[in-house]
Amino acid sequence: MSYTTTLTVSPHGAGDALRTAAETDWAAAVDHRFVRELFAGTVDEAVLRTYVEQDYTFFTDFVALLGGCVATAPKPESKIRYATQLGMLAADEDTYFTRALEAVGGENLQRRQDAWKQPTRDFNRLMHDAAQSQNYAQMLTVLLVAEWLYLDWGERTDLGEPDSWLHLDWIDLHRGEDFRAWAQFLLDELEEVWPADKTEQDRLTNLFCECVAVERAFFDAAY
Ligand SMILES: Cc1ncc(CO)c(N)n1
Repeated sequence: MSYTTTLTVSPHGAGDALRTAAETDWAAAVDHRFVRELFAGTVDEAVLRTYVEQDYTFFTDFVALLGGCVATAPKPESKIRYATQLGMLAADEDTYFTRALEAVGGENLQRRQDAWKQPTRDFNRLMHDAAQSQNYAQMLTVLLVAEWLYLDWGERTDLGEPDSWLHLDWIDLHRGEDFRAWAQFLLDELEEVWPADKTEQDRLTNLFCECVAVERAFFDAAY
């Protein structure tokens, strides 16, 4: 294991292999200029506007994907876990987006696909395909990237703390005990349903790496 994370990763499990396979893009995303400027409180307003506008379109796909997990998770307690997270997202995260869009003079682009940047389109497709697949391991693979990667930058303690709520609240949504427990749940869940079939393992590993590359590109696209 040659990476840092605040999650508990089984040394020879699927999560460890996935993370290792994606490490170059993962590390670049976690140390992206956007992340460093977010902690410094210095993200240019136009950059933050683009980021929040694009991310809000992604948010709806994300909610739909969690709905797919409610439908397909094998264990009843897992379905409830997703439902709890959906409630949190509908409250705290949607509120952040509403306030942030207003503060930066951003637009709700959810119905304006023409304004979506390429990584936004790519994410939309990845999430939509996963939700349509009815394949729980595929949904988890996409979700795990989104949450684990965000946790890894959110939990950075070496970059200071911003004063502005616009910066700080976005960080706070992606760190701390609750968000860490959520990402840990996704990782543990994927370990449990990880397929035995090598071809299927390879397919999910490629999907994981593709999602990580899109995460990195998503940050790039804000500039
Ligand atoms: C692009 C992107 N990836 C991950 C997250 C975390 O859910 C987010 N809000 N946006």
